[in-house]
Amino acid sequence: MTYSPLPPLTDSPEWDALREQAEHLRPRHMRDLFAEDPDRYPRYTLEAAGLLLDYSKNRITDSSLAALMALARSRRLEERIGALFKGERVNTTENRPALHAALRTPESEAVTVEGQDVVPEVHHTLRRMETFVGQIHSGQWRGMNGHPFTDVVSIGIGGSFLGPQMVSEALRPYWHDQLRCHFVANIDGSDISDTLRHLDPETTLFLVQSKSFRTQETLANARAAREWFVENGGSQEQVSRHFVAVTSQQDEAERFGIARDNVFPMWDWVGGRYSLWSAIGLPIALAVGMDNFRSLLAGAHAMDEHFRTAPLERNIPVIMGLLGLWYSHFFDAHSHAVLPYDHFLKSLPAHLQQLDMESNGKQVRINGTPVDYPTGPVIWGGAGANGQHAYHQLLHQGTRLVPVDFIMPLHSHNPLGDHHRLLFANCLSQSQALMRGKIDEEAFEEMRAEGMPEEKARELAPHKAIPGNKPSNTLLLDRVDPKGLGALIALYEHKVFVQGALWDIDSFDQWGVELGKQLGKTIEKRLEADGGQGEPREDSSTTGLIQLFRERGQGISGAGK
Ligand SMILES: O=P(O)(O)OC[C@H]1OC(O)[C@H](O)[C@@H](O)[C@@H]1O
Repeated sequence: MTYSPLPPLTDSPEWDALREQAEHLRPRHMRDLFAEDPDRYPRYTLEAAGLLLDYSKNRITDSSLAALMALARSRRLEERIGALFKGERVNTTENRPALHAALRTPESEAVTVEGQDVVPEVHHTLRRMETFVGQIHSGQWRGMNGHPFTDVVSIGIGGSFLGPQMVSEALRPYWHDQLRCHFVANIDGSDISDTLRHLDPETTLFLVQSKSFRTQETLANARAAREWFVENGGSQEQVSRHFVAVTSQQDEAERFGIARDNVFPMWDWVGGRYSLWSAIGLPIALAVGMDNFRSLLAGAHAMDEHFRTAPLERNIPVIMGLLGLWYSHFFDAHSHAVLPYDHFLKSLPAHLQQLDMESNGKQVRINGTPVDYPTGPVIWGGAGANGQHAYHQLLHQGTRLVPVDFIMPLHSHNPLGDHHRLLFANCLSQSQALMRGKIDEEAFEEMRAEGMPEEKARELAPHKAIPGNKPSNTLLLDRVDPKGLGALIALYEHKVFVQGALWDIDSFDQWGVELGKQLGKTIEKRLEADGGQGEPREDSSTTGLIQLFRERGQGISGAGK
């Protein structure tokens, strides 16, 4: 990309202006901001691609937002967004574009990378997926002994697992009647053993999902699956009916024994954590059908268009990205919670964890110099209302500021009695409680009204007081359907991009995960029964633990005690 270095982030008039804004806002309570401005909700609400963002419960005013926008412009954010969509090499360390948006671009449009339009090959692959999914669903493609498939086991890890697993789970109400989807990721043998235990090899289809086709966990699990298949009556010839791969390394997949025609492509311009829109989404398409998979893409494309064209002030990913930076730099927030109030979205936080933390967990700028500011936050979360009875305590009364995203559909797929109204009330009451809190005096008065003696009420009031002034976004969608979900995931992808652009880091590489893999190879050898030959090269802790495992643990030969 024609990358021209950005000036230092924290040494600029725009940064000084933000610091001033933060000093002004820090002592102010959101209760007062709401009291002063009855239009705060409509003023700080945006709608796009079927999603509504209410960001009024944030510690912001028009002037702090204007200062954030000025910062975004000084970081040439609009130019960076343009570069992403134009297919420039925004992944500078790997010298590649990041073209996940091209995966959801309609066939009538073009995304040209160095003279070549990538959209036709994307749609060619979608059509191949469509044919394959149709053959599996109709029973035209059958397993050994002519039985139609009843189960699909997707084997992959990281981006080749989290996205497809989360989306399949989120779209549970759309699942094909006769097909169940399972996911195996962990190298822990319990994962695949537990999955296969309940399956019949005659009716089980395996998808081996790996962009690199080099990932230890995936290859070990794929080998275990093949062994199980063969040990349970499958022949080598039948492997070609039961094993399909998605990878950018077609030859490697063939070497593994997967028929060439059963290999779906992936491209090096798609990062693993952005790949659920590609053939890596095959488990999703098998679970919910190709029409729904295309709706997922359409929802994401609608968000792409919003992100690409909306002015920064009306741009949902831009606003969410800037708010994250605001809290992490000026309010000392170290983490960010994602709380979907929808049972089927319970794995969304895990997907966003990889998306955000692998993208923006970086310590040097694009030019290789160290950052002198915090970058990506710790992302965590879980399904509401469950968390209310667990970790919300820390959100309300802990000493750390944790900005929250509440995500809530207006309609449930299971409108049981008044469950959905209760769920919605829970969601709103949490964001309201975080915002307004309960001052000492209120806690005291409440206890007095319940008849508690004054002295006891005074004693307990500080324990019951809740400071409030805790920021949150509320994201609403009509229901968790393919289109809305596509838009929601794409929104977070773009939010991560915005923050990476502001911090001037490469959000598309992940060198940090490599060291453990390198060291793992040596350690794994040393854990073998005869692996301790020669001088130990490790630190005493690692050597001691290796020794202990060799003496007391169960090695690869299963010879442990
Ligand atoms: O799809 P694969 O090549 O098997 O990679 C699977 C995963 O492996 C990693 O170590 C990367 O950190 C992830 O970004 C990637 O998604």
